[in-house]
Amino acid sequence: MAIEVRDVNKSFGTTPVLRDVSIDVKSGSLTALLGPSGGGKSTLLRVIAGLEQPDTGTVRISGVDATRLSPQRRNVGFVFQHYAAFKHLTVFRNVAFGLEIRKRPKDEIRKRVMELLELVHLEQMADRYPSQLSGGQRQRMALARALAVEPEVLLLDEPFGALDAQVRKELRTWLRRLHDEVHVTTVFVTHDQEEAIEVADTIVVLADGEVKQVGSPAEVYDNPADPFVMRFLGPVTEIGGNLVRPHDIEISAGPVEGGTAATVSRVVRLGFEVRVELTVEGRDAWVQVTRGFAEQLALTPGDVVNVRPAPGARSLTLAAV
Ligand SMILES: Nc1ncnc2c1ncn2[C@@H]1O[C@H](COP(=O)(O)OP(=O)(O)OP(=O)(O)O)[C@@H](O)[C@H]1O
Repeated sequence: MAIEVRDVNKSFGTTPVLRDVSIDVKSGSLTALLGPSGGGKSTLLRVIAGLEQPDTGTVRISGVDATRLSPQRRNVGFVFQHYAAFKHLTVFRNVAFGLEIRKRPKDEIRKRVMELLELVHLEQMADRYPSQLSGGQRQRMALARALAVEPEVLLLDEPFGALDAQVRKELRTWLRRLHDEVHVTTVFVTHDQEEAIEVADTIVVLADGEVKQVGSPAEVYDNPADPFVMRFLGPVTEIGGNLVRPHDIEISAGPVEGGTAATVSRVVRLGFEVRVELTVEGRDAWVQVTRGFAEQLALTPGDVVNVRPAPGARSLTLAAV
């Protein structure tokens, strides 16, 4: 296990921010800390990095109790959202910085920095200054800099948070590939469930300072521990007191076993997908179908249809209020 967090509690003043948090991060894994704003993700990352001290509990890194070690002695690299590059240094020197202060031989530094710049596809940019890079390029430079000192663990706090949607998407794919190449144990913070699902191999869902669930993207999406996790991980709708994924519901024109009558209120075409809004037992719900299916049934507002969970659909029963 690369990182073992045990029973960590942390309060700021009288406000508890982390409550009995325990997580195991496997060596070589790519783990996302996912959750809503204020849930404690950054604080947990900072506790792992050694930038915050837990009130109680322990952090072990590569088997060593790191709880009282300074960040410098933990062999972790980190990148934060508003990454502060050295503006007066070139890209090359920014990446070389950690190696220079460790007084590594010049030849070794040159070789390592050029390898890293190639890895992050910035080899052409070595002599530029940070102000001459795009936001995405700056983030890649930050990652190269964090990797330069060969950390055992890489910690990324919303690494692509400040970038536009398109660049974010490109960098996600790139981070996944980079991780597949270098295998450094990586933990990144995100509040974006799509980002976590696409990039991570393990997701830790954190909310209200508590770990709500840990699992692979498929596990947390398909078998959410509770309605909160189910809602946070993807779209949901409520039918007959059950929380269901809108693509897990079948619509049929005639009566079907286990079906409930529903009235179509609106049909919204979103490219390939169609969102069918309905009223079921007096409550609003929606179902996601393909365009072909919607056309086949010629769904029109006012139609009375039948809905039921598709075979194998996951649902959570909501407690009656
Ligand atoms: N240094 C601090 N002093 C006081 N309160 C803090 C401090 N750092 C964080 N908090 C509070 O702790 C709570 C958790 O913050 P944290 O940044 O860990 O959450 P988060 O899940 O990373 O949220 P976000 O996605 O918004 O960054 C918040 O209520 C925040 O206001």
